[in-house]
Amino acid sequence: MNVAILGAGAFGTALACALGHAQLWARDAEHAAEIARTRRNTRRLPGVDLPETVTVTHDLTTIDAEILLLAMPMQQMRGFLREHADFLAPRILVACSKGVDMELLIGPVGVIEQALPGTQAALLTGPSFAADIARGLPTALTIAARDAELAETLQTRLSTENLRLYRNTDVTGAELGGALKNVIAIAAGMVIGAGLGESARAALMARGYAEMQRLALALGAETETLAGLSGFGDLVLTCGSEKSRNFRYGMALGADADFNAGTTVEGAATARAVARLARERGVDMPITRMVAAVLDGMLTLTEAKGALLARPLTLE
Ligand SMILES: NC(=O)C1=CN([C@@H]2O[C@H](COP(=O)(O)OP(=O)(O)OC[C@H]3O[C@@H](n4cnc5c(N)ncnc54)[C@H](O)[C@@H]3O)[C@@H](O)[C@H]2O)C=CC1
Ligand SMILES: O=C(CO)COP(=O)(O)O
Repeated sequence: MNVAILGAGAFGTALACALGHAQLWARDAEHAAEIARTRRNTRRLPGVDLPETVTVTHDLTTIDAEILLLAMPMQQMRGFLREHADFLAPRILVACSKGVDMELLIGPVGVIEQALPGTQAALLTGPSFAADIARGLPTALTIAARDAELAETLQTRLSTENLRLYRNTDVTGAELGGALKNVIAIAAGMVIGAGLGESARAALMARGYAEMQRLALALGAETETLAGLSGFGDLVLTCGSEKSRNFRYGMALGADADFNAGTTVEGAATARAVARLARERGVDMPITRMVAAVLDGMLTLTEAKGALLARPLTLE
């Protein structure tokens, strides 16, 4: 089965490099032409050459693929699916986004299922920086689909020598792990940026993981999934590295420094969406709530820190 990647950002470009034989679609015609001419995506993934076997296009009608990887920011996905419904619906759609839709309060596979009922949908998620994947460094990811056969088909088709996929049918767990870790990564970045120390970051990661599990359980996910690549694995990567945009964004907020507004920071929208979702479901998620409150200017970082530390002492 042929594969095309829709979305020529950092991650879409990296996946095209890893897969080798693939079509890469960019929504901006000028950007597509630039990548095709230079064989580089300087705007989003500098320093990486595209293999000759990757073709670049801006024209969806030239795409000849049964499997489409959707590699765009989470909040753009609903509109994209609506705009190109006729083209997308008959194919297998693999969401590569991490987040929760701000209006529907569901993850990327849920958004596909709602927009295009009956379409085969899956999620590719887990710990991976685009730059690492593009350079062929060893990476392990989760491919999640409710249909076990589809998960297995995609696992076989999309795994490569250096990109190892594990399959899972717990789509909700995989969606939540990838979305929620970004919120905790912003908080971890704030802690480091504000000089609160690495012990505080470790505490925040562990308590953040506890609230990730609480929400996941309340929404019917399996705790094993949260303990895997898409949850714990990605939490460790994103909270521990300045390569992460979510972590760097948090650091800038913590240090009161500037941050490039054009950067994709999925955890910002997700924090707001999840704070609402948790309230509606009666799930206690104090760190996520504090991140949302700081981002919305309702609390200062110092006030958020004080509120977290002043919570009643409790069992772990
Ligand atoms: N960069 C990374 O290391 C990784 C990113 N991801 C996920 O991949 C998703 C995309 O992130 P990146 O590629 O890094 O972002 P990016 O900021 O590098 O690129 C986003 C791309 O999406 C395109 N886009 C925006 N709105 C669109 C729309 N309405 N229709 C079509 N295309 C649209 C933009 O033109 C841009 O090319 C995010 O959900 C992110 O969490 C997942 C794993 C690793
Ligand atoms: O999802 C990622 C790593 O798995 C990329 O993280 P950032 O979006 O924070 O850069």
